[in-house]
Amino acid sequence: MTDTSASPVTSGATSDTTSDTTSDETSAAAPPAPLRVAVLGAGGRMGRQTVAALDAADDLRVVARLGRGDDLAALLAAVDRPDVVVDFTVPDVTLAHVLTCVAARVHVVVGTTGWDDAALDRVRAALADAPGTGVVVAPNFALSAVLTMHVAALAAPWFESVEVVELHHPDKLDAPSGTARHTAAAIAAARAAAGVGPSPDATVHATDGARGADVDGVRVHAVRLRGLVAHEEVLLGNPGEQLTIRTDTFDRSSFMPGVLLAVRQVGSRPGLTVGLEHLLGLVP
Ligand SMILES: NC(=O)c1ccc[n+]([C@@H]2O[C@H](COP(=O)([O-])OP(=O)(O)OC[C@H]3O[C@@H](n4cnc5c(N)ncnc54)[C@H](O)[C@@H]3O)[C@@H](O)[C@H]2O)c1
Ligand SMILES: O=C(O)C1=N[C@H](C(=O)O)CCC1
Repeated sequence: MTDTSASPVTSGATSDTTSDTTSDETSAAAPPAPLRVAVLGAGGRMGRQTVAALDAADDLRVVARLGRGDDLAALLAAVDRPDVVVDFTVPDVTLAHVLTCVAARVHVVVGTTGWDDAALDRVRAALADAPGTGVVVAPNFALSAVLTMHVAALAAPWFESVEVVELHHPDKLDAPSGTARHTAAAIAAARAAAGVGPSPDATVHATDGARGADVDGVRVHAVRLRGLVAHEEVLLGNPGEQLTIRTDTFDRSSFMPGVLLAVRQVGSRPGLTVGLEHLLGLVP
């Protein structure tokens, strides 16, 4: 895995290199037991990468790798059940996985996309009966993507027009991407808070889909192209000027520091957290 030791994303690691204990005290103290982690969708593109990243971390241990047809409820009922479940599966099943984990009071980190407000509300309702349990749903774990969304929300009230273009590999099941939905929602919230109206658009004749999807009043365009991994552009326009904010994931290793950060933090974040920006301290 890429060495990310200088990255703020990894600063939540449980090892404390700034401790002032003496070397004798350090050698006498037993290291904390590794967090026990189960990965759902372990055979998929993200699941394989996640298992490898967890295996490479001293403070985390993969205790189960589950795929389609494996019994999650049975795993969570076992005495040696995991502390944290990570879900990188498919949009149709991820809500059921999270509800199963919450019912068993096991923390969950979700990277699977396709979430809507109704599904998130069901998780919140389940969590009300499971105090102390944490669920982190992050549409994108890559630092460049999280910062793209954050900067887009900062910039959005200052421009007349804003549209989002997301570009992904053609094996992706959902469109628009979870990242694009989250970006559009953040842009819409920032513009509404600033009293900025919709982007101007005189279109009265359009072929279906030509103007993209309407996500919270923001136009979102989805490209699927062999060779791509995950990319997004936010285009912001004013008379005579344009700001383009772009994130490119060339390799799925880019998601791993964020995944490990969420695995380490989810147990100390009871309730539902949507977006890695909260774990990075970018927003409260
Ligand atoms: N949050 C992020 O940063 C991020 C990054 C990349 C991908 N994703 C999302 O993660 C998800 C997975 O992406 P991928 O590229 O790894 O897909 P993939 O198709 O390679 O992997 C999905 C895996 O889930 C398994 N699966 C399907 N149904 C299952 C079930 N009921 N129980 C257990 N496993 C099951 C499949 O067999 C497969 O191995 C997608 O929703 C994608 O959008 C999120
Ligand atoms: O490869 C995918 O699928 C990705 N999905 C996420 C999304 O929908 O935003 C994140 C980027 C990769």
